[in-house]
Parts: sequence; structure tokens; C-alpha cells
Amino acid sequence: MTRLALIAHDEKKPELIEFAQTHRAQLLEYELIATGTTGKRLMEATGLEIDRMASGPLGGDLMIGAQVAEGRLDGIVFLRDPLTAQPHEPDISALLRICDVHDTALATNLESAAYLLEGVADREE
Ligand SMILES: O=C(CO)COP(=O)(O)O
Repeated sequence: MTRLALIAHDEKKPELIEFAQTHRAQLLEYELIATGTTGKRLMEATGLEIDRMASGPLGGDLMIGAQVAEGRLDGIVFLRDPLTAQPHEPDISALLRICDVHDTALATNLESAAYLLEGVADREE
């Protein structure tokens, strides 16, 4: 089963919610995980079932990174806020790095997120 992680910083949560609403039918087919607040907001807005990790600043990025290291994730959509400093920047860097270590698909903006979902769908055919 395809497993995806969805993460967004606060300024980007509305964009991720809209993205998830647009692609809801496809996302329904997948196992989804998310950082804490992102997952809560997404579930409320879309009704998708999402396994929530800790909030990002409390270690959620690292929990998702651990799943990347275990080979348990097929892709991550991570809408970062490029204009606001985050107190847990080292955790964010660690997540991005571990995706590259394990060649795990990582989309950090909406355009690439759309490609990621297309790619996941193509692989399933
Ligand atoms: O900070 C985050 C990712 O770095 C996201 O965490 P939340 O989804 O808990 O807001």
C-alpha cells in the first residue's frame, strides 16, 4: 500500500488543505501520515484518515524521518514556509537529508506535489 506523509508549516496549511481537497479521491487510496497539527487540520477539513505524529516543533519531522529511514514511506509533501524562521530548523534539515539518503520522493511546493501524486499514480498502473 502506498504510504505518504503530509506536512505544512502554519502559513502553508491552507494551501495543503486545498491540495488535499482537490486530490481527495486519490489520497483516499493511500495510507497517510502527518505531523500533529497538519494532520488534525487536514482530517477536519477533508475527512481523510491520517495517522498523526507529534507536532513538528516537538519531534514530528523526526518521527516521519525515522519512517523514511525504515523504508516505510513512498513520498512526502512538505509545504515549508520559506519566509519564516522555524525553531526546529535542525529537525527539518534532518528530514530533507534523510529523504535524499534514501531517495524518497519529496515535494516542497504545490507544483511538485502535483507531480509527486501523478508519479505515484503512474507507478501503481
Ligand atoms: O512544523 C512542522 C513541520 O516542520 C509541522 O508541524 P505541525 O503539523 O504540528 O504544525
